[in-house]
Amino acid sequence: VKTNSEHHQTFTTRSKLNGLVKPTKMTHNSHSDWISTILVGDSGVGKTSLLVQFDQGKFIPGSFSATVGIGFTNKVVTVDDVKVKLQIWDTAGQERFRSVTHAYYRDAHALLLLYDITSKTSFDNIRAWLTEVHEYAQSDVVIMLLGNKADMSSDRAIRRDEGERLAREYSVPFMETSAKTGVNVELAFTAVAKELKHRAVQHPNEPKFQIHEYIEAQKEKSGCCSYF
Ligand SMILES: Nc1nc2c(ncn2[C@@H]2O[C@H](COP(=O)(O)OP(=O)(O)OP(=O)(O)O)[C@@H](O)[C@H]2O)c(=O)[nH]1
Repeated sequence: VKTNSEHHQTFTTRSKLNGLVKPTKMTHNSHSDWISTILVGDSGVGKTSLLVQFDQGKFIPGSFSATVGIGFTNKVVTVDDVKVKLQIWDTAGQERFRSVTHAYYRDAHALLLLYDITSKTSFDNIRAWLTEVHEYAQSDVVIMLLGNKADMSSDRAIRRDEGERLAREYSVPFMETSAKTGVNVELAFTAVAKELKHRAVQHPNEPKFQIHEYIEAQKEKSGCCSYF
């Protein structure tokens, strides 16, 4: 799996990314061949930071400015020699933007649901997010649970096994990520891209792609989790 950063195009329209806070109005083109992936979760869990880390390989520390409305970044990920075109939507976590973001759930192929491992509230709210997702998204949407800010181990409020247990309860894959160090960020997006690619081009003789197994194998390979 490799991401194609030479050829990826970025159409980030996010006012947040250049320090301005103003609403952005996007046209959602559901007829394109871009695969729609949405980042959701409470305000401040790190959705924008995760996307910036995946897209640009960097973390912008400093003061937190909440996302207003919704914006997207296009990114081409190459999995098994096939280009998967991910259109990644970054939503505002704040309650007042909820009606804007609901409209985008319907066309989502994948959904990354984030909490912050230092915030019990953000973790407790995952159940409410999942209720919303089940209400507004397609029933076959690929869902992944991410415990972000894994680098902040001294402030940890949620143990890794609590995240794992919640994910098991909802039968969704899980990993801890850090938008700051980059740990597991690429893995999260490439696992989703792989799952979507296998769904789109399933050869009859090919064994079914198992996203859970793939993630566990990759985590072990990278030795990612020993220092969380
Ligand atoms: N240490 C650490 N800080 C992080 C991480 N991810 C995000 N942050 C910080 O947490 C704050 C909130 O991050 P954002 O990416 O803006 O959060 P968001 O989920 O997009 O918030 P909304 O736009 O309001 O929904 C910022 O100050 C980030 O620098 C991480 O993995 N580790």
